[in-house]
Amino acid sequence: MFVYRGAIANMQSPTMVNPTLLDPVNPAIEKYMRSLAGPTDHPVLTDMEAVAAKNNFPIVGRLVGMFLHTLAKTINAERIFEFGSGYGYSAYWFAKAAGPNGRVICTDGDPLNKGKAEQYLKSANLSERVDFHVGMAQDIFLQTEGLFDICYNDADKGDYPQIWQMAKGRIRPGGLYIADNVLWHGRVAAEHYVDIVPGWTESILEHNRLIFNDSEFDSFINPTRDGVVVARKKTE
Ligand SMILES: C[S@@+](CC[C@H](N)C(=O)[O-])C[C@H]1O[C@@H](n2cnc3c(N)ncnc32)[C@H](O)[C@@H]1O
Repeated sequence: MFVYRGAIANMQSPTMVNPTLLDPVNPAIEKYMRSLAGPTDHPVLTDMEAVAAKNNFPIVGRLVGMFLHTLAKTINAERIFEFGSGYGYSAYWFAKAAGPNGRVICTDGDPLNKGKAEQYLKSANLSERVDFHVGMAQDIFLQTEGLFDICYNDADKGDYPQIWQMAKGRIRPGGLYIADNVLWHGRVAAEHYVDIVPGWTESILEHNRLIFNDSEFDSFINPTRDGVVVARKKTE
């Protein structure tokens, strides 16, 4: 049974600020990048972003969303598995990229998220491209057959090494493993840090080490927002 505490993990209230935490990218630079993103505006996106801000729910946000969309388009991804879909914000970007024949398999442990995601994605005319399953993402993954163009990991951070290990063998050559929050608000590079859930930083560190030491993948971390790792399965 997973315990999701990602919303707390992203909180930066004065009492919780960890003085050693780092913004991976200077906030002024991110603000500039965001100022370029106007053409991607859609009422459904702005609604989802407003709900995330109000409830402190950790969606990937506009810049990472655009990045996911670009990556999926670049490799003509049509079959995508999401570990930890929340209420469908990242799925919006993948579904948009996957095209009318694409399928995004979403998973989340919270049944309320399924209903919300389905409503949002319907309003964006994307619901036909999405299958949303409620339960432990790892279990649903094992029950789902075949290879994927993209496996995307945004689940509880303690699950990261396990999810990488399960997903890497199910990505087609030339396909991508993508995971969010791999810089964990700078904790991965801090000598001293206060973690939100004990062990999550160590788990992310192990996850990142495993990926970069895997000779079957070419990998890179885009430091936007909280760090997104992209690992491409080699074709030869
Ligand atoms: C960071 S949020 C996902 C946000 C989403 N990717 C987005 O950007 O819109 C993580 C979500 O994953 C779910 N979750 C965490 N670990 C999970 C697991 N092992 N299996 C299923 N759901 C999980 C939580 O309920 C939460 O809604």
